[in-house]
Amino acid sequence: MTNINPVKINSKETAQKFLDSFDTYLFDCDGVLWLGKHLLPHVKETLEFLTKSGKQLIFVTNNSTKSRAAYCKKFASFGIEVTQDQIFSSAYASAVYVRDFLKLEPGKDKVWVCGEAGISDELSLMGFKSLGGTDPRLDERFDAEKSPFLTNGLDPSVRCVVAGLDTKINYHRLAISLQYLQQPQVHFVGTNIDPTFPQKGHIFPGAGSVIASLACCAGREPVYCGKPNKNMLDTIVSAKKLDVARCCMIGDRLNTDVRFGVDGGLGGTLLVLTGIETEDRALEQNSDHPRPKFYANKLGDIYELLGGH
Ligand SMILES: O=C(O)[C@H](O)[C@H](O)COP(=O)(O)O
Ligand SMILES: [Mg+2]
Repeated sequence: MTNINPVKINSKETAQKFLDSFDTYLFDCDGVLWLGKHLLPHVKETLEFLTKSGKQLIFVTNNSTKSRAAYCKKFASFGIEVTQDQIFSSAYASAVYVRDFLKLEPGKDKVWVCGEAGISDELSLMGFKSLGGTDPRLDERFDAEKSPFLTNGLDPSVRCVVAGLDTKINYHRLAISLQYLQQPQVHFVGTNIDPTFPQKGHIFPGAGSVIASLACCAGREPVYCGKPNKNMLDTIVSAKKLDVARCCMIGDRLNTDVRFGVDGGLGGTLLVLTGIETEDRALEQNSDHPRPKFYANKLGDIYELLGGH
């Protein structure tokens, strides 16, 4: 844990020091760039300013509800051009884990998904068939005598359950996911630990809370693949051939984003206060999370302080 007090970016000098310290910025999304459908102030201008300043931009989200391709569309809806190879998500990290660490066989081994399309889409890109997820039959009120997932029997090809944020979570989804998790040979993967999910004016339950309910009834813990898991950062560093000393992770949550950057040995971290954390939390010395090197009220302050309008 660093004893150096976090530096607030609230002047032209601190903003310039921040800009000069790094070549690559890894951006968290929820709570940093946007809150749901609402783009935060001067985000587009800041990203454009950093690009014009010769910086590399990478986006690293724990939100597994969308695939990287779907995130490109979300960026485009805000008039921000981002290519798929700039985006890394917890859904993608989980699919990589299923393929490369669990070494499941595409076309043979199937995955039960308790989560949204982002997970099944990324698994599908790797050749894995997934069951559950957004299947509309799971929206039906659960009846053990009538659920097609029980009356037709469990699928013996399922070798893994991947669970993530699911805004349509219900007893039906939990009940069938549990049937698969009661089989010890079925692996349990969680996309991310985030207990809450920041939206405009509200904090809602996050993936971590959905996954925790499954872990509780199954009596077993998943392997988590999103931030702050170092495998996720290693995938990004090797894919983009990064010099970690010249990289900065920009996030809104201390125990995922800031820990991801600090544990990953990045040159620095910036905590913005538009999502989960407060200024007091940014400054407190607490063993359950590292402190950021920098912090700011919002990402757009960088643009506003360095000559933006
Ligand atoms: O509940 C979740 O999955 C997270 O709160 C949310 O999606 C985090 O996304 P991020 O801030 O990493 O973009
Ligand atoms: Mg966030």
